[in-house]
Amino acid sequence: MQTMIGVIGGSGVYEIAGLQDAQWQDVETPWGAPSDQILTGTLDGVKMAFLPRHGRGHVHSPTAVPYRANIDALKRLGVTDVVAVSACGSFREEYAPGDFVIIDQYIDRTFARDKSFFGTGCVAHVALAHPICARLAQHCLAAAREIGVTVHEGGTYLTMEGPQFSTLAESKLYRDVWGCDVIGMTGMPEAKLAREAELCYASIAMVTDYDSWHPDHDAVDVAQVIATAGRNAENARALIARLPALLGGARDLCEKGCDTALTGAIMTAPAKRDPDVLKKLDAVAGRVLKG
Ligand SMILES: CSC[C@H]1O[C@H](OP(=O)(O)O)[C@H](O)[C@@H]1O
Ligand SMILES: Nc1ncnc2[nH]cnc12
Repeated sequence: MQTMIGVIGGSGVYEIAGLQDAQWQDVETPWGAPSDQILTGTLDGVKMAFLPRHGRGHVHSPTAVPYRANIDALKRLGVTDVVAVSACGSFREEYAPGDFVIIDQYIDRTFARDKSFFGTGCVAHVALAHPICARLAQHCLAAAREIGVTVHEGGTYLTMEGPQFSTLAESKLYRDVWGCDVIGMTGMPEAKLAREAELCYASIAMVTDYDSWHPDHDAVDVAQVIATAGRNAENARALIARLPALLGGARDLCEKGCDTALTGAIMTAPAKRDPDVLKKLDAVAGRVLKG
């Protein structure tokens, strides 16, 4: 099986450089258009696809990002491993602005997004106890260490709906009661959808601020986030450039089971499945639906 790395760039990361045969291309999906064209090419002999989550020029709000189309489009292009890059606020003193956090867990507080490819006509339930691919996360950690950025292994990412930042009471709840480490607005449902699409998924959260809880820091504002995200973007691009060499061009099925997440997950009896729904699932669930 050939590795193809898909990178989803967050706030501040709208392009990557250095791809051979680089080409921005339109990808159509049954879930609508992705956030933008997708930049494809090759780096160190490994195929890559880059998609800016909010679109070039940051046109989609966290709620309006077409998460299903984005994941479907990457799957359709042949991506095997998705590395998501996200700006985030920090709930921990030692996770300082400029630091990277390799996420391992999520709490999903979003409520206004389509969160599944499945539903009436084809119902499926995938496992999500470990939403991050631990194998891919280890490669991201190694890449971060190679470029010398301060990186923290593991962290729980609270996904809020936004677009407003949190109140002080919310910030304290997530930090002091729920024990979250970082906060952002996009990690979910992206990670859920990647699992449904049988894609390995890892997330690099780049700290831009201390959200609202920190007594020694002003409440977060967007100018501060943008300024720090811009500085983090250079490190993100350097990290991404290390990934092809670390992952390699050929790969076996993921030992963590990401590539086979849909095995046994579809509940709807074959005779009761809606052909129109199945058609939309051609890329995401083609492996199990082809029979
Ligand atoms: C620009 S401030 C808030 C915005 O930044 C983060 O986006 P992303 O995760 O795509 O880097 C955060 O989640 C919000 O969407
Ligand atoms: N404090 C914060 N809350 C939510 N999303 C963010 N993105 C960057 N900083 C954030």
